[in-house]
Amino acid sequence: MIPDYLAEALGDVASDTSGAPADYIPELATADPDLLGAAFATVDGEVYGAGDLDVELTIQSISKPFVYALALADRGFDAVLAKVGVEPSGEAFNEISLERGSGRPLNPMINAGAITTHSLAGSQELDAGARLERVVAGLSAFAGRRLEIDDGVCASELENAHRNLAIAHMLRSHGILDEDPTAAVAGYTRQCSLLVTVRDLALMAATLANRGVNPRTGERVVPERAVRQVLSVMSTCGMYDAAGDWATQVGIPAKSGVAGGLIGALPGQIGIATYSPRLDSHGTSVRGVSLFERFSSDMGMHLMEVPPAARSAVRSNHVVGTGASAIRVLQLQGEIRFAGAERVVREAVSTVPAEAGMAIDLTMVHSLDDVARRMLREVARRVTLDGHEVVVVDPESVLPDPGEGGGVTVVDSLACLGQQEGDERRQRPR
Ligand SMILES: NC(=O)CC[C@H](N)C(=O)O
Repeated sequence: MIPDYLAEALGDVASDTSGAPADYIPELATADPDLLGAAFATVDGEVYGAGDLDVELTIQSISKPFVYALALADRGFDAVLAKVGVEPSGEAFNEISLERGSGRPLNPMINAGAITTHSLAGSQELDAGARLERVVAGLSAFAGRRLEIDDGVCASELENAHRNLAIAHMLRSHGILDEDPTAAVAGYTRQCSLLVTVRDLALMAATLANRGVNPRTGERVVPERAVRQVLSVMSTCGMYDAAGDWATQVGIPAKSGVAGGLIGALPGQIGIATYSPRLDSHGTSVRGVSLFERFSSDMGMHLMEVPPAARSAVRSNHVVGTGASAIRVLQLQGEIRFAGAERVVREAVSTVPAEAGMAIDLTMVHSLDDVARRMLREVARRVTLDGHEVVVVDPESVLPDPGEGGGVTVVDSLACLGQQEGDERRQRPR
């Protein structure tokens, strides 16, 4: 079903031959311009694809968000932010521009920032060779297989790297780089020359969507906090001077590369990758952009368009039993975050139960985030303070220690409540 959909989408864009492969890196101009592929990788590691899935292309700028993640993981946020900002530049990827005063590159997605983040990968003592190995090993962990450098593309770019060298020399003059600019550009160019397939790219994106854990290998590649930073920067700066258009039309954090690759990471859902070498004036794959626009609208993937989280949190609010043994049961469901928990607070606290007891049934809740946990504990505390008995039905322990030490009973199932009078509720030590 999904591969059929992907094949159909590829068929629809195949006739668009506008744009041209990058030629400022001569070797890239030799790519077959008709290559076309697309893949989805889910956060549990399933990969669906169609078209040219296993053709290798150089990763180019798609390496930037991943190396930024490695630098954050290896050096910490302060050290990285001191040298590279997070503001969209609204300029081309290879613009020779640095922040006025500090000399910091505006963000890690433009070349100035990416040359700098390359220099920040690994620990500070590493020499250029060991640092490159850290980058190759790190990107390989994102992909779930060992990636190799395309020496031909790398040499071809290095012979023509005047612009990146100019950028690196400027970085050196501002003290942002504290090494030989030529070595930094050489390392960065090798990083850009790593060979990947559309399948690899989808899995790399899925690792970001999966909070930094590769869904296939199970390896935690970078900490969650780094992933949040990377996805934020991708969504504001990933598409350079087309970032605004992309954010409104597609709404998926993304990154393009001049070899024709394009990735998007939809947090918690999937990684998407496409490949088609003809580029538009921003250096982004023409058919890749069309495919992402289509995926986003066909599958409701725009991040600013999400279903209401609160409405479904309370599945039912009803009374079981009669008279003195009547209990109000709040049956909750799904994944509860702030807005859902707020709905629960309103149902539980503002409609103070007339019944002596209240049960909060979490049987159908599969996750509570931190704030939702705190809010539910507060609900239990207040209802207890109001003189009601509170029972939490929580077979999967989604809400550890709901009474924070006292006053709340935890049971495994609602059926246990029936035996309340006999006082045989199963209490589990928590
Ligand atoms: N946008 C890109 O993919 C650019 C990467 C390329 N290696 C460069 O530095 O020019």
